[in-house]
Amino acid sequence: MTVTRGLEGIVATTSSISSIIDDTLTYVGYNIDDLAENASFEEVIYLLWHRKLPNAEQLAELKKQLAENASLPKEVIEHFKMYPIKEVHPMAALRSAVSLLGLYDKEADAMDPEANYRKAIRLQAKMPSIVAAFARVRKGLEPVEPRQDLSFAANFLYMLSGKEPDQIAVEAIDKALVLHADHELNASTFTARVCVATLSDVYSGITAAIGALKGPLHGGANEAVMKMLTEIGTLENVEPYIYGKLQKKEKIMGFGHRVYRQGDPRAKHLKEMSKKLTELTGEPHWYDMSVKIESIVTGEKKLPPNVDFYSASVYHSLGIDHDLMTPIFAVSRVSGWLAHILEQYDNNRLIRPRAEYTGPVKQKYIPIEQRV
Ligand SMILES: CC(=O)SCCNC(=O)CCNC(=O)[C@H](O)C(C)(C)COP(=O)(O)OP(=O)(O)OC[C@H]1O[C@@H](n2cnc3c(N)ncnc32)[C@H](O)[C@@H]1OP(=O)(O)O
Ligand SMILES: O=C([O-])CC(=O)C(=O)O
Repeated sequence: MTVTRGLEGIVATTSSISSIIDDTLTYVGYNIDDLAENASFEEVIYLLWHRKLPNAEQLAELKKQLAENASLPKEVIEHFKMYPIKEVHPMAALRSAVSLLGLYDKEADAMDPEANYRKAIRLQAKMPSIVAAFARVRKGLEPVEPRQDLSFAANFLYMLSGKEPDQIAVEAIDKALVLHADHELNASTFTARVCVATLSDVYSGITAAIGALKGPLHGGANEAVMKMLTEIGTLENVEPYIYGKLQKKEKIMGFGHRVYRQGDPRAKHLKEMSKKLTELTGEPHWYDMSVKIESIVTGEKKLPPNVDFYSASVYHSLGIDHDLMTPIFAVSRVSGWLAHILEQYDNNRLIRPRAEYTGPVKQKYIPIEQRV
């Protein structure tokens, strides 16, 4: 048996959703740079689910469906109130809430494509409502009901703060959602596909994917980057801190990637946004510190920043609680997970690799009274 640790370079499926070829990322053949500059997140959802950009009527219909499905069952809010809420990470709350949503969906176990598409709409619509409601309930505030007249990005910010957000914030969140929507067979997407390839249901697939995204080697890295920036604190402290970590062979969060070699094409968009937003908030040091970290890590380790590095200072500048950064990633990535789940159902085969056994062999059973 040949073992490929971490399945590096293994091609485990075909997919027509997104591709990474020679460090270029495309969604259904559209370059991410083009989409980041021009597309709204709702257009991207449609693109990932239908493999074509929507016309005006199709887009309006999708927006309507998302708006109409954004409210949460009251049981989900009541459930939050039963948690030891101050100690619960929002990713754990999101994972539990999505699982709970499945209990209140009469179609949860229906497997026909139409029912699965309806569940995709419901899940996509409710993810931002869950994140926003949890963020408010843990502060002792009542959740804010979604509005039907706002875009997906604006509605999310509105549900978080209870105030209509300004245009700059809406544009920034919308672009961040576009940039995070899908990424080929990353760990959380693979997790979702493995789960539903047993013909388990959509809620199980998304719950599993949220669990995989939560880890700091994957989506959890954005929060870890902000923790690092906060610990560093000043521009002068960047050098001793980063060189110290490198000497101890510790990883610098937000750098490196399993697939990209020259760099993550999403990072430059987030870098530009970080510069603009940190200047606007009068806190340019977050951007300046990030740039200095980038120059040291690329110089010393030849590791470019990934999508999580500059997204940290972007979300911070928008006033977002640091532990909500990964949940926002999930609000976007659920669009990709759902596209992959539907694609998996469409042409399913159980995913079941092998392991090379390295444990003891030919052992003889010893009765318990004779064991030491
Ligand atoms: C949305 C996303 O998921 S993007 C990724 C988000 N994750 C992070 O930012 C966490 C930090 N980065 C990492 O841990 C890794 O680069 C990963 C997880 C992204 C990719 O991991 P892998 O492809 O398995 O690479 P692996 O962890 O084996 O690293 C290869 C080498 O580069 C080094 N390296 C990789 N990333 C980093 C880093 N961020 N800082 C310092 N060194 C690093 C490793 O120490 C290792 O060195 P060695 O060969 O001397 O032991
Ligand atoms: O593809 C990966 O391994 C991780 C990543 O960048 C993503 O999921 O966006």
